[in-house]
Amino acid sequence: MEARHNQRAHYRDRLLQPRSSMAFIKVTISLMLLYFLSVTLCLAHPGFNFPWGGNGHFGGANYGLFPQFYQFSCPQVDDIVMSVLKKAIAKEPRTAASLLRLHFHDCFVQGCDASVLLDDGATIVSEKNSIPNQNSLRGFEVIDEIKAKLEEACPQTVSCADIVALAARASTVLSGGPSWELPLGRRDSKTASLSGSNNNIPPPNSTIQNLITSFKRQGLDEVDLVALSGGHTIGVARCATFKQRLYNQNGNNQPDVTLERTYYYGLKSVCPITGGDNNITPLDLASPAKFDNTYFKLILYGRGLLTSDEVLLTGNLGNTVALVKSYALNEHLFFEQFAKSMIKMGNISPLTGLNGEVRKNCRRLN
Ligand code: HEM
Ligand SMILES: [Ca+2]
Ligand SMILES: [Ca+2]
Repeated sequence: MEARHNQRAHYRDRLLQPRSSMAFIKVTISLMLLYFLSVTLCLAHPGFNFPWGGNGHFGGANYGLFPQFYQFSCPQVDDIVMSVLKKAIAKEPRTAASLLRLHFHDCFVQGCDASVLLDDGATIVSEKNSIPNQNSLRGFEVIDEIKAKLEEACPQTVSCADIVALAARASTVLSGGPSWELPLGRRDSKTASLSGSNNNIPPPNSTIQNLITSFKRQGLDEVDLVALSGGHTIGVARCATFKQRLYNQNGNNQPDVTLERTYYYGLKSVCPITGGDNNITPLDLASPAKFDNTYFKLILYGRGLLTSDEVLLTGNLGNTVALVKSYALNEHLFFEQFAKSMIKMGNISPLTGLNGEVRKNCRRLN
């Protein structure tokens, strides 16, 4: 900027001297070009939405998202997210798990666009009523609280989709897991997809083939599948989501033979054959509130809770077995890959530029 001002002063001095009209035109055109250049550069500061819209070219593989997006427009964004979550998670540790899962359920339906947060409305059929989400997905009130604080600090600036991504990272960190540089700049959808939610989020009794196919549809590979399944190192599941493993895994009224025996008896005491469908038990029995690699160690012992956890080891397809073993042995490797795969999942079809909007209230359209 300094150099540009000096240059401008130089041109101004020259303009004051008598010149031929040709030279005058040349100088005028140069000045116009300079002016255009400085305006363009200023507009291109992070935090502004580029008026030329679409999936920008910044960051290449990041589809137009970049970590410094709010550097000037809302520098406190991460502090606000962290301070709300610190309190919420101290009060109820499960909140971290619920928010991590919320990001997954958002990104797998129309991309990471906060579609999952929309309530039923005139043009909206909420994803909250889908089979995977109903009576299951949580954390909406905490997102509302973060959004309210952000609207006070930086009105209509931080999208709900970015809040969900930031909350997922903060939840991981506050539970003892890895951190990562998070690309930002997602905008919020004006639509939701109940059918997308029912079809794209794999059910807990999925085969390994189902899991691989469903992740592949989102541009995620087997490495991402295994690493991201490690999200089950925190949080809980309802009996309804794994009960068939206890009483009728293959339609022959027999339990799943891959379940380790004492674990199996323990689960039966939580989940009786009739009723108790909403009773809950940890996905990682050893450390349900700590983000670590015990999830993978437990799978090796036949103590993975969901069929979808178990088949990463016993499904016998691709290299998921080797990955489970390596993450069980090496927590550092798991943390590193989890961070990479979270960035990849967070980049699923974001709305950028002039697409979508920045909602004022995450539950409804502006
Ligand atoms: C691989 C396919 C996946 C399947 C089949 C699956 C399935 C499930 C199910 C059935 C539950 C329990 C829901 C309930 O009881 O109502 C659950 C909970 C959870 N899932 Fe997954 N999940 C998968 C992948 C992921 C991914 C990729 C993440 C995040 C990176 C994740 C994070 C979580 C967390 C943290 C919880 C606990 C939530 C809480 O306690 O509120 N899951 N998952
Ligand atoms: Ca979505
Ligand atoms: Ca754990």
